[in-house]
Amino acid sequence: MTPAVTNDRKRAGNDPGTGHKKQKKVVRRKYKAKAVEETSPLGVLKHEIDLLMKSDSLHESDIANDMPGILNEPEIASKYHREVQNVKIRQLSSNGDGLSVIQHPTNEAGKQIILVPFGLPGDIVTVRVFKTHPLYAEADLLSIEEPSALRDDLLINCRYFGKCSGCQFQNVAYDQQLVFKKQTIENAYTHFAPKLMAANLLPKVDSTEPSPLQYNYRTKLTPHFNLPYKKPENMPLPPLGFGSKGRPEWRNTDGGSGSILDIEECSIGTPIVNVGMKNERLRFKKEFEKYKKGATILLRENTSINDTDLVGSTNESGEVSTIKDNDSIKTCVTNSRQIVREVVDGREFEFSAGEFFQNNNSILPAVLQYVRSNLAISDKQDNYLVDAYCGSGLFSISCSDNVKKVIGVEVSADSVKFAERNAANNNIANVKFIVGKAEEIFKDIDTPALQTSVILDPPRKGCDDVFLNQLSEYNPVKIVYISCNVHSQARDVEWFLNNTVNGANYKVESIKGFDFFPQTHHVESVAVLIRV
Ligand SMILES: C[S@@+](CC[C@H](N)C(=O)[O-])C[C@H]1O[C@@H](n2cnc3c(N)ncnc32)[C@H](O)[C@@H]1O
Repeated sequence: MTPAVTNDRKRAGNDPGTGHKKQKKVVRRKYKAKAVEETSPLGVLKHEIDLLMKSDSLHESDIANDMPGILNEPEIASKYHREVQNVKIRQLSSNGDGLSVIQHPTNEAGKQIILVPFGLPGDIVTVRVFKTHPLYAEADLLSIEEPSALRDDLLINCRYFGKCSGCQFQNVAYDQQLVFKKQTIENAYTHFAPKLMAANLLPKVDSTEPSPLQYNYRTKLTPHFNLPYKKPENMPLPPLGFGSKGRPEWRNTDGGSGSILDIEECSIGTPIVNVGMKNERLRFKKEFEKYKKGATILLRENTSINDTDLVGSTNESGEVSTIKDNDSIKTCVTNSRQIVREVVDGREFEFSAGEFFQNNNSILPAVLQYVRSNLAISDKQDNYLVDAYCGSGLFSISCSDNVKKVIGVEVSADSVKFAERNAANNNIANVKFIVGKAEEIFKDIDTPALQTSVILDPPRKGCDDVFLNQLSEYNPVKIVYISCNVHSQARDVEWFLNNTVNGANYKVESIKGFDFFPQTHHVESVAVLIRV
């Protein structure tokens, strides 16, 4: 008779039939690849890897990494996650990281593609590979054996550079940073507008417009901190600052080594935003006990004309911190619903601190001048302007001179409320704002297409096909497409010209970068399309 199985036996993991100890089943971990959006940094990296493979006559099987082995077999993981010397940085990724091709750790005939943040083309470096993905690996920069001609570490302005994920190029001369950004735009059009490129339908990319301020320009910063799920009692103060970039050793500086660096000053933030950072760090220290979970602190520059009712971050004595700047007073707002004010090109703009507004005030006059000069505005006829994705009305209002009517559309009702108020405050009567999706804008627009220019300034993901089809059916005389993600811009331009009903009637007249974010890899690109 089979003995009855007791619960105790079950708990001990014995086989209920035989009573013998059961073999514990080893579950192999599987690598799960995440879906990647084509024009996101990882999607762009995939293109960059493809190009490297092509140039070195490599196939995927030559560079593939053994993901199941790394996840399940420590001896394989240790072969991958190793120190490598004499690594020559070949080029930059569009994210500003160095890219290199090294010997594969387990496949003698193979190669491995690695990303080395803070490596510059031409550097010979020692790295530690610490994280592996199917077709590339990430490595920390340990030391620079032979510096690239592009490297000048004496230019570094911030003690956290090399550890913080915010800046990539502080050790590169500013003119060269502008060249890198032009190359990013060229590469983006090569990757995402290949048909236009092959058919020679793209103009040469113009030189990148420099930012008048190369440091202390960022009017918004968002330092943050993490807390564990269950905050322990008497927990020491966690770091408050920005995300770190690996665990590099080439920069022998402080700031910690966790996923967030403790940062008390940011060299690209404006002076008042840095005063706000100092105040808010003190407040954080005092009020830390009240926090139950991690949070992000908003620091947004505000410009006031007089010193009554000043709002913003306060110092230890409870007074609002201010900095006098010509005829105005700067404060640093921390409440996302607080109204802030910026002056651009002599016009005043108000918006909620938490809503979108461009982050580098110093370059905006040059951008606006360029956009205005590329709209089809002639004295001989009535001109119209459509500003899709108009936010709080920066382009609509700044480009409204000599235009009969401007129509702005924006999905955020809060931003539209401010756009209307900004038009009124600047005595501009020829603009109308609509709350809605840009995708539906053209059903409400009755201006003559041949006299209408369209400004597009979408979020990073770019425009969708519905919008581009309607834009093409509307058939405006000029389109000025401003983008903080040149990859989605290039994709949209190619799709618009090749796939929409009137796309073939358009020519790309110019493409130019604007350096909204010096010291970082980011570039704003403006493409001008004209109906021919
Ligand atoms: C890059 S911002 C540009 C804002 C404005 N042009 C400026 O310079 O201040 C993009 C704007 O598009 C808005 N937006 C996002 N998706 C939208 C959509 N489908 N239709 C209309 N606006 C949209 C966002 O709310 C944001 O204000």
